[in-house]
Amino acid sequence: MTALVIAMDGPSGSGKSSASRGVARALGLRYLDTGAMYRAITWWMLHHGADLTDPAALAARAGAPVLSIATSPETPSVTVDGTDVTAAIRTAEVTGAVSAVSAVPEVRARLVAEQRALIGSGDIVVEGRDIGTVVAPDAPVKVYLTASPEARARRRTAELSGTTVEAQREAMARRDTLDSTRKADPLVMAADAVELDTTELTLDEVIAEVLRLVKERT
Ligand SMILES: Nc1ncnc2c1ncn2[C@@H]1O[C@H](COP(=O)(O)OP(=O)(O)OP(=O)(O)O)[C@@H](O)[C@H]1O
Ligand SMILES: Nc1ccn([C@H]2C[C@H](O)[C@@H](COP(=O)(O)O)O2)c(=O)n1
Repeated sequence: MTALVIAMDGPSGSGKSSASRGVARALGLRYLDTGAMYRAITWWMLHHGADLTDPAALAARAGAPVLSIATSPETPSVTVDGTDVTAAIRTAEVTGAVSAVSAVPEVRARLVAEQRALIGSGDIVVEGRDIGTVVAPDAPVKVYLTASPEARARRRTAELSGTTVEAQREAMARRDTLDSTRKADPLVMAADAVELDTTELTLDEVIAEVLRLVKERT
């Protein structure tokens, strides 16, 4: 199999990371978490005291952070200006701020260019919000993962401590609204993507279904 790009998009908590890593492992492909790149820029903006309510200020600094991201499905990691922020980008503070930073066109232009360079000649599973529509519109396999708000909130609550299903449902709904209503590259299903509702599926069943699609389309 050569030059394969599998685009995995969908709202927060739909299972993109878990399924993408599983598919990449099963097929011996690389794995790119584009959300981690937006989170890393957001971490840097917070760390440098940028005003997140001022898109022009964020745009002016969009090119400053030096990012490096690993594409191994076994040990995904990301550094900014040489600092490993793999864990730090998962805090509630970063999660609450990332939609504002990722709505800035200059931030997106920079990261989309880097994502395309990382994709290179392919053999990679790429997950995010705009992979099938913007980053890799020619990807031969495009999957749009969904799950009910209740299922997504329950799953996320199970992996975090000190939160509730209700709090997670509200936080996810807020982030989904921001991500799908922004002007630049909003979260939307590509016309040629296959929608996969994972509400009633185990992770293994989701991975098996994506592998079936890959076989069918390549
Ligand atoms: N089919 C599934 N059944 C049960 N739990 C699942 C399933 N898919 C994923 N999960 C769990 O749901 C949680 C969220 O999954 P994951 O992080 O992969 O979602 P995501 O779409 O990448 O989220 P985000 O966009 O917020 O990063 C994880 O704890 C994961 O283990
Ligand atoms: N291709 C992408 C990937 C992510 N984002 C933004 C929007 C998300 O809320 C945020 C964090 O992503 P996650 O780690 O939850 O997958 O990053 C985007 O705009 N485009």
